[in-house]
Amino acid sequence: MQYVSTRGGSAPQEFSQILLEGLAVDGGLAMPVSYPKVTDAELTAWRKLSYADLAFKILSKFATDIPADDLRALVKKTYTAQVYCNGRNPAQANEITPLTTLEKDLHILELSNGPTLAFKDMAMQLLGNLFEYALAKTNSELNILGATSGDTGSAAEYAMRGKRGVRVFMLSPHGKMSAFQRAQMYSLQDENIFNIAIRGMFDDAQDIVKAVSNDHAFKARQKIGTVNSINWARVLAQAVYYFKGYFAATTSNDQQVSFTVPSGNFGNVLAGHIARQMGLPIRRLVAATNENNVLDEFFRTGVYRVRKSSETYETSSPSMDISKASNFERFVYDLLGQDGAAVKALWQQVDSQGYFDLSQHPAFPETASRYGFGSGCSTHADRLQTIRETQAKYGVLIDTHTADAMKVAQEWREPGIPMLVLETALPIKFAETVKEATGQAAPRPPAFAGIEDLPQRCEVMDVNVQTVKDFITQRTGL
Ligand SMILES: Cc1ncc(COP(=O)(O)O)c(C=O)c1O
Ligand SMILES: N[C@@H](CCOP(=O)(O)O)C(=O)O
Repeated sequence: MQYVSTRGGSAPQEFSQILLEGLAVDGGLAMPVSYPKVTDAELTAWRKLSYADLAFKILSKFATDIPADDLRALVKKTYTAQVYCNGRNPAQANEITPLTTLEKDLHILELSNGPTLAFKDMAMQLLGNLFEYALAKTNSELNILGATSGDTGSAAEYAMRGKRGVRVFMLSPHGKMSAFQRAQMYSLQDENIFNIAIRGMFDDAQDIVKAVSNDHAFKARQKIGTVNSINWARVLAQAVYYFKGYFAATTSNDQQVSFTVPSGNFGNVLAGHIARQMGLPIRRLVAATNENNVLDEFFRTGVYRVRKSSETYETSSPSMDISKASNFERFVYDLLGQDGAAVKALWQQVDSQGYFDLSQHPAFPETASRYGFGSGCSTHADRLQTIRETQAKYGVLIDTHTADAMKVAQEWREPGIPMLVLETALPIKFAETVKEATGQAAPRPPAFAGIEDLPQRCEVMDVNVQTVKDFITQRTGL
């Protein structure tokens, strides 16, 4: 499989190249030249597979330049019950992403049983193993520059701890993550992990990552790579659990299901789009936002209007306090018939005037009719009520992001169509709001006892690309 850029300005590349590269040379994002289709017979055979075997089947359609035996070994090493048993369902750990049924046709797909208690572990653990494999082949090193609103950072750092040839430079918004998220990241003392808290929002951090990646000379000299969902391998690995969830909720391939996905950077729901494009019988993909409702606004109106950091709310689902959704560019690329020039022009418009408007474009109605997208948004009051109700009615405690999705899912349920709500984090990560909602402390996995009391290590910086570049240069010596 070959990959091109959403902005039409890069030569086709192999999977192993885009894995280590991050942003494409023209500032766009890597996309496969086409989506491999899954046959009905394959779907039937895949129903019985373990998570690791299913991941192998899906990934091998995209990572065609990695020898099959090597890829199989990498996924088997990644998707084990030992790695994905940290959460609340150890008895179901073999399933990796168990499905919890709340009532007929309403389910939660558990994605947060990995080492850092958020869905990011699903892809990040694989990325850690893929990086190690690719770097060993070329005997080279990689300096990962990432941006996090709280969960990508810890997932990446836990996945890359002690990996030979890998350093992690992780930018986070100073003072805007939960106490638990901060402790997970900043308490790591590993020599290859560098936490940088910037005086800004997640979008500022992501802008710095993109600016550094667009300085091609610096990127090459410092061997910069990415672990954010701008890296295609991240979203591809996330597509696997849509298949797993579909198989768990259905008994035959004639059935359809819908998914509601808490959305910020649009990576998770884009993974559902990939699965749907491959032929998984998904009826709707519903993007649920918090008060930062850029994506909901687009799906309702056709206007994609990014917000400045000063206009981005700090909410109680802080990992979704995002107003520039990186992966949305990938969906627009598909919506506009893989027209890289058109995508480039739209993102130039975003840079110059802060928005683009597809409301009159003939493709806009296809967001729903052809691609199945829907959307909705949720507020702090909605979150509190949803957390309370979900616990009272079903005895299940959910985190604030999953609550955003649960609230929106109720608006999109249809008779006879299972609705799968994607659980993206465990409640302990956002314990303050969960307590506000229920009056109770969220359960804490024993491995995280007292984590907030450990010594923390982190550099605080202004939003400044050069300062970040200087910091990296000093630490790498390259
Ligand atoms: C807990 C949690 N839920 C939801 C999201 C949104 O996912 P995405 O950015 O892939 O849309 C994130 C981070 O992005 C997150 O950390
Ligand atoms: N919510 C994310 C933001 C970054 O998203 P990514 O999927 O692009 O890595 C986080 O927790 O950091």
